[in-house]
Amino acid sequence: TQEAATTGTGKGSSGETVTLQTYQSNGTYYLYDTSKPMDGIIRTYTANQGSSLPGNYVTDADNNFQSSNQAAAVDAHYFAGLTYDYYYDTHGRNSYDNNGSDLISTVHYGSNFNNAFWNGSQMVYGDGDGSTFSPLSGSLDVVAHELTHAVTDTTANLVYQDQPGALNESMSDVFAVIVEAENGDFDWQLGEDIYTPGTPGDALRSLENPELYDQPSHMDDYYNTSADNGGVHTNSGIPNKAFYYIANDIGLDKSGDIYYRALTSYLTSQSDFEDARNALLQSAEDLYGANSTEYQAVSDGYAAVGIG
Ligand SMILES: O=C(NO)[C@]12CC[C@H](CC1)C2
Ligand SMILES: [Ca+2]
Ligand SMILES: [Zn+2]
Repeated sequence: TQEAATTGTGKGSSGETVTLQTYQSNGTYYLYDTSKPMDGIIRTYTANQGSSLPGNYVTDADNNFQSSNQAAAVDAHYFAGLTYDYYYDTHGRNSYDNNGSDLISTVHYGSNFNNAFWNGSQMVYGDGDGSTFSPLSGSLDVVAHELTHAVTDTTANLVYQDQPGALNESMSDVFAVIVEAENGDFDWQLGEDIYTPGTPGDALRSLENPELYDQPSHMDDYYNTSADNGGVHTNSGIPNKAFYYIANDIGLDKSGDIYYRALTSYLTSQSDFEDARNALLQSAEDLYGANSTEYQAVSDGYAAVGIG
């Protein structure tokens, strides 16, 4: 059979045309990227509104993925590549497990499904119902959020419950902000590109002002609940706000290095917010010294949210 790695184009949900790393086999083009240094590949599928995974490869006849029903797949494929690049170029991490495993994404999962998730092996994106969400792969911060769950699961493996769970969520929001900023799209919001398409300017969460979307930003307002695994998507506002203070103090790059070191070298499955403060302080000391402004920024940021 005749086959080769190819470079194509595609139109994502934003309407912009992007360059895609594709693969051609017997005259059909696949969303199958073999261009990364990892021995794995980036491959994107569609569940065709079903729920079996990974589903079918997304293909095209002329290597120009321009049709509207391909937009969600174009976004998932392209944004997965950007997120891979961030972890490899910035931290030398080869895929989510630092072992070059494939990045597998499936779009068009379920019917009007208002969610996205990492299922332990791959990323899965719903189409949204068109009111609460548009197709959920349409936002780089959401793709980076999901892939960071995979990084967390293969490192600290923070239990998805109560404070460790809120920390798990916060780590995904932290790197979502950083990956967007690295790609020239900096903001403190999560999901602004896919949340409530009919309401411009809002988002799912704000790290600058968690209260905007009913999240606390201080330990005094920690939300005790049994819902949502102990409020992991609510209480993440507290470590998120601490990151906002720290990054405003020392910048996103240094913050990203401190957070990556804490996530991969010090945090463990039961780490709580106090443990996160200590892990981040230790990481800042390792990288910049105990008397550094970076160390002080971590201490101040956590103190400002009532921790430490
Ligand atoms: O925070 C999340 N998952 O833990 C979300 C929920 C809606 C967006 C896609 C996945 C963000
Ligand atoms: Ca954002
Ligand atoms: Zn999450």
